[in-house]
Amino acid sequence: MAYKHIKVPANGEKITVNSDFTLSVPNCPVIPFIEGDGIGVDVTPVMRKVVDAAVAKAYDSKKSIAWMEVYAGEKSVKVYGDDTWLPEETVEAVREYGVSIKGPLTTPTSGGMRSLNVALRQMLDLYVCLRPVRYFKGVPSPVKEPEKVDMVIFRENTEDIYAGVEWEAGSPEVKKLIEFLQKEMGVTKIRFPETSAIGIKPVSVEGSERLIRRAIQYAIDNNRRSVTLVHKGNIMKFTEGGFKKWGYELAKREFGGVEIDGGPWVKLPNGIVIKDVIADAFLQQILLRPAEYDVIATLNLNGDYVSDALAAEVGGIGIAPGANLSNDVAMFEATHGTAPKYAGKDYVNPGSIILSAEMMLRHLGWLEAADLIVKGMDGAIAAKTVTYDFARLMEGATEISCSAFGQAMIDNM
Ligand SMILES: NC(=O)C1=CN([C@@H]2O[C@H](COP(=O)(O)OP(=O)(O)OC[C@H]3O[C@@H](n4cnc5c(N)ncnc54)[C@H](OP(=O)(O)O)[C@@H]3O)[C@@H](O)[C@H]2O)C=CC1
Ligand SMILES: O=C(O)CCC(=O)C(=O)O
Ligand SMILES: [Mg+2]
Repeated sequence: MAYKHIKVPANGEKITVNSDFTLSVPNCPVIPFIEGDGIGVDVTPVMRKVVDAAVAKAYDSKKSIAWMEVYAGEKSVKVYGDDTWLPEETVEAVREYGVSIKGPLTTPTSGGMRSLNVALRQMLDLYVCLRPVRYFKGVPSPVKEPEKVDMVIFRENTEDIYAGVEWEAGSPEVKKLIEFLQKEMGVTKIRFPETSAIGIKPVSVEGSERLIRRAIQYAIDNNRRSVTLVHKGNIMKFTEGGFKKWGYELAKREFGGVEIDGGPWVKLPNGIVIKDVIADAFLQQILLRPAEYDVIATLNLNGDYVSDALAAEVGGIGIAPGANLSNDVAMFEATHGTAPKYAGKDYVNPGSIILSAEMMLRHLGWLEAADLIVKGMDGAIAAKTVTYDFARLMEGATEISCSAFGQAMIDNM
């Protein structure tokens, strides 16, 4: 496809996805990146520098990444004009090149504009939001034993109330819908029908199963101990309750699980336990008994809350990485947002997008470069040369800038 504003690097080659979804990765793959709004201008260039250094060192400069900038958010409006927040060619390039990385994008809380982050996940059907949460030695934490937190979150990424099916209070549409619910569906429980906004929560068998299947497969492939289905099925019987029910059924049907003591918990032939917990109880248990949880499979909204809460236990969202995955497209992404008050100040922690890039390197099979990034992070933290978020919680730390932290990582590779 001929692009209008995207410049394809001449030195790079495309990654190909094989029929079994494995990747053929050339020595100089083209990787599209979205810089991101707010602190995207700070963290994304630092991420590129750190990744380039790790790749050059790991492979003696025989491999490199051909970065290709694609646009979304405020920068896209500048480049494309016409109020173009998410150009079609960005979505196309992310699809075509298979593996990409993005900084955070702003979503105004009110007003008509919906999240570009959510839009990208939905348009590309990136149905898994994968967010591993683990402790780096020396990172300041508000809990006593942060090393006990070692969880991998599989958050459903395309359904739930994030589908954006909702109507504003007072609109003719909401009036019509409420009338339909009352007259045709016998609904009597809308407390204030005249002034209610209404949101719809679609949760499907297919959507739940494909997410839970990936979580269970991950647990098997990575020798994990358990998969916990986190839901609020006691209140939302058919949506969140469905997620739980379909999860157990899938574990039995596709993975040979058998019920433990009459269920509902299930054990797989290799000993992995499939269990469930109600979301509010989960949020207190991850503080009190984090070692009991391992791989987590959950719906979209729960997963959003849970990922920030767990990130805080191991040092905050400044270092929490993530990936959005379909079967053939992978878009890596920082967990935090645009933190506008810090934008352009070379101040925040670039760790989240750098560790997202570390996941990306593993996805490419470039394990040596990924290991160097972890080594660099470990070294910079051990030397207590850290950004403000860690420095304010660490005794004897030297506070350094976003770019200096990237350099400290490189120096420690
Ligand atoms: N995937 C995405 O692109 C996401 C986008 N967003 C969007 O971002 C915007 C701002 O959202 P908001 O709710 O303020 O959440 P943010 O994650 O942007 O910021 C909340 C707080 O988290 C801390 N923080 C965030 N990033 C870093 C970092 N790199 N290093 C250190 N600390 C960090 C800061 O804490 P402190 O004040 O204590 O220093 C910051 O004030 C919204 O428009 C939202 O929709 C939000 C989440 C994800
Ligand atoms: O898209 C947004 O603005 C927020 C998304 C978010 O919080 C997340 O994906 O963790
Ligand atoms: Mg979030």
